[in-house]
Amino acid sequence: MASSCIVKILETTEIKPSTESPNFASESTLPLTLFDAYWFQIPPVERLFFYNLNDLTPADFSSEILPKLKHSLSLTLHHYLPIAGSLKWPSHAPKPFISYTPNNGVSLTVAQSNADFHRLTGNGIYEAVELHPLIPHLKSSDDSASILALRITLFPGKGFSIGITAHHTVLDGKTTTMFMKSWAYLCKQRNIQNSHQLPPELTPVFDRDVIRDPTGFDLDVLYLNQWLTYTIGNKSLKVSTDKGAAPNLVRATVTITPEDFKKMREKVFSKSLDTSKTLHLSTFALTLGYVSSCIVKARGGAGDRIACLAFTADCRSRLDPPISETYFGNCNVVPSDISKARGYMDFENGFAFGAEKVSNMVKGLKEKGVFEGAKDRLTPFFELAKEAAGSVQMITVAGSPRFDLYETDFGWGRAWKVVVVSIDKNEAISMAESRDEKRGIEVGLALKKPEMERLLNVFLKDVV
Ligand SMILES: CC(C)(COP(=O)(O)OP(=O)(O)OC[C@H]1O[C@@H](n2cnc3c(N)ncnc32)[C@H](O)[C@@H]1OP(=O)(O)O)[C@@H](O)C(=O)NCCC(=O)NCCSC(=O)CC(=O)O
Repeated sequence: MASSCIVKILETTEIKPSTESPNFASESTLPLTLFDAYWFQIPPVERLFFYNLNDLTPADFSSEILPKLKHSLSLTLHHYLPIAGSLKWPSHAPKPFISYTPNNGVSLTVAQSNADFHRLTGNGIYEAVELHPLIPHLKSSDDSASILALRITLFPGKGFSIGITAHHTVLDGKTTTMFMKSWAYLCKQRNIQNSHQLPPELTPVFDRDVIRDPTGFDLDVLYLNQWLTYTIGNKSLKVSTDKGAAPNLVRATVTITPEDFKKMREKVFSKSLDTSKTLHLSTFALTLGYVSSCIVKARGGAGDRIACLAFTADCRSRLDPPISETYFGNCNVVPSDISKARGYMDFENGFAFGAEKVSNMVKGLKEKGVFEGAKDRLTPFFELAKEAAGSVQMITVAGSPRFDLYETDFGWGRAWKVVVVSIDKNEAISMAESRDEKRGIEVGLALKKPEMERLLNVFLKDVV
């Protein structure tokens, strides 16, 4: 494994929203909703988009690519003004809020790397920390945290990457990826000087009044208080630089094809623990059920540890009434299930066990609504955090196979590889549409090396 790679910072700058609009506000704030407050103190999401441009020279990069990316970023920020601002929690304020002014900008670093572009963008194993120099960091202090940071890295003769770090208390995956697509859209316009408008599907909606709390529990305050109880009163907005488990992990990508899904469905039906139920066997449910059983099996052990399975569900279309698909901010809930690991480890039934768990959780959202049990949604995570090391295996999902990330084309072709770097902090997995397989799903993994090798050795062999 090459760990002698050098990343040289070429430029550190701040990109401000373009001021070419009569509607440019002087200074504004946005409150956090209950959905935002849920994510308070959750580490930022780090994602990398790689673009493959053979023969890309430093001269072409700095004279053509970089100016276009910077200019279109400024135009994009004009549509997403809060992103250039920060999350604030002054001592006199009861709750944190988003603040932005015309003078705010997003931090952008430009770098050059001699790392092996093709290895880092391949599906095979490499060390998780190798991606870290390509990711920017949010600026933060006790009472303020930036919302987004960007790093563009040139790989001479290979291409470039765009690293994006997003504050989860402000942006969910839907909003972050919509921002990236908006930036790509404006960058790709041929006559960039004249193309400032975004199509409706990329135009963010900032109206906070659409988010209502039907529970009577004031969930925004409740979640913040639960966080403060958990962190023993830590109101600080300082973003942790803890790399979590990453230094001991390797990464790899696995892909599940439509043909695999067909066989997986048949297998779950034949093994289903309760065939009388109508299972929700979407490609998402099959993927998460299957990969969960693989990860738990790969860790091995006796099976009496706790396995906590959790994923994020987008609530924009699930609220009553539904809200705009382009609503800006968090709008999601996290269903979770706590079981003994042995359920997933059973050689014959582990996969069906996992798929049924996911199926039940997705169906639960439909049958019971997204606010069922809302006041206790954070509690299991805080309780599990108190358990002894090694006695809990968490399986959570970043990203979604609905984000169409590979179509994020800035004008130099679709993305060559997209990875969620931050899955390496807590052994989460990531999901995206497959780059190569139409209607396939690719899963990003970050595991200890022996576990990764065990998993890759058997992956899909038991269903195909
Ligand atoms: C809860 C879910 C995961 C469950 O997904 P499922 O696919 O099992 O179930 P479903 O009812 O949504 O969909 C059933 C079938 O209809 C298809 N389908 C439904 N709606 C669709 C849409 N809008 N676009 C494309 N396909 C759609 C599904 O692909 C699936 O078919 P088929 O079986 O053929 O596929 C999902 O509904 C959801 O909310 N996804 C978004 C999750 C999300 O936002 N994650 C990001 C978290 S933030 C984060 O992690 C940070 C970050 O990313 O930055």
